[in-house]
Amino acid sequence: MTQDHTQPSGLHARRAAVQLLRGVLEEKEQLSVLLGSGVLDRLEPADRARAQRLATTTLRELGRADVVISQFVEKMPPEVALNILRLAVVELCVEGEAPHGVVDSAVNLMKRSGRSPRMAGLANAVLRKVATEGPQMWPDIPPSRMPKWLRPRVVHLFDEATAQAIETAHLAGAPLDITLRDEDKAEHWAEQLGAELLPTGSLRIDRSVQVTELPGFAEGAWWIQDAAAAIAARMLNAQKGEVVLDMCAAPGGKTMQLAATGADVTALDISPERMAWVEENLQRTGLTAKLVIEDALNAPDDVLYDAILLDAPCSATGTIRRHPDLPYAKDGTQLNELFALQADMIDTAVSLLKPGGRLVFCTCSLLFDEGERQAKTAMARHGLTEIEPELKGIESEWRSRVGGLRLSPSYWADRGGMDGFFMIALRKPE
Ligand SMILES: C[S@@+](CC[C@H](N)C(=O)[O-])C[C@H]1O[C@@H](n2cnc3c(N)ncnc32)[C@H](O)[C@@H]1O
Repeated sequence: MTQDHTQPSGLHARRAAVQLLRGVLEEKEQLSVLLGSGVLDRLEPADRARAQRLATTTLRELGRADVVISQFVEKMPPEVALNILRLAVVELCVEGEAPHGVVDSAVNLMKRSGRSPRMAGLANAVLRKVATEGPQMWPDIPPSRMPKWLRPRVVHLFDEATAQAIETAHLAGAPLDITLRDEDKAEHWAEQLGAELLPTGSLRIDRSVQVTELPGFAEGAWWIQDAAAAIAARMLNAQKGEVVLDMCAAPGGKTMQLAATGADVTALDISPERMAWVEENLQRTGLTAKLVIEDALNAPDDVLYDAILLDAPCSATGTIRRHPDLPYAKDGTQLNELFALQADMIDTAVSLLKPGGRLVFCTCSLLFDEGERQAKTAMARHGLTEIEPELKGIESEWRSRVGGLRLSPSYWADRGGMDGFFMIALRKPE
């Protein structure tokens, strides 16, 4: 079915954005799942992109939008109406859209949402005030707070000031980071791509680009990978000819880093769909790895490895800058299951290592239970000792008190931040 061109301009995209907001905020679905289920497929490409951008920005700015709305209503309206208002407030205060189009669309969406006519009147009255007063108020409103299931854990791991700095980082979003197949050519590619060469060896592009059009993409000279994520594979220090397992590999950023060292890499992941991305990535970059689709807990044990990278499934709370839906789509109820799975995966990984073999355990999480605690208890269970490989660009503040690195989205604040991670390199006893 194609789009109805008799609709006022922008209405399709706004309606779809509200639908995405409802999916995340009311149905607790992740944006990636909603987008994958084809909710935007009926839209023209430009409207699809606009709907996705509006929903993402509104989720990122939700806390501030609610503060503004609360100034102009006696009582917050029901969720369906509130989401229409939130979107409109973000368009007025962040996107700088012309008020008449935003207000008309919001009133129109209220009428179509089946809410009482009172809500359309409310939208009209509130948004006219927001259009004149909101943009001035906006910069002084603090960023959205992390939700109750997450914030106290982050304060416990760091402190209140860092939790606030992390919230500021969440608001800023994430630049585009690149890992090179050949890191010796970093200066050449930084120049070609107009990118900043980061102290750890990744490249950073802080402007809007069409990734597939950039130099070096087609020939597979690099891939997209957050700068913090890229440190974990460097920590494993894989050597040419070593037998290496990437235990939760998809979509393959770390597999490619390991394969680029000349190691003999096996990439394992439970998901056939996600493993297809690993295959595609390896093909584009001309790198090789043996692919195994299997539960890590049932990984074949006919080979023992020199080194294993375990980038375990986790809450992904370190990636909220990129996934502002995550605090709302998750509620912390699945955490205990994840903690148990991570511990079981570490035990399996240790059993697959040669004596003296190396394990890097990492999670893109802001939770002690998914990082420091897993490392500490695994070291005690298996007699593992920490290895401290030489790494470029590591700052002393990043070192965790239990060993390894504790990376926070608030680090490198002046150059665009990084994903939150815990990572540690460990050695199995001889
Ligand atoms: C954090 S992601 C890995 C990212 C990847 N290492 C990279 O750098 O591109 C975690 C992965 O674990 C996989 N996974 C989840 N449960 C698993 C299991 N029981 N066995 C193997 N893989 C699993 C997921 O499919 C997902 O691809």
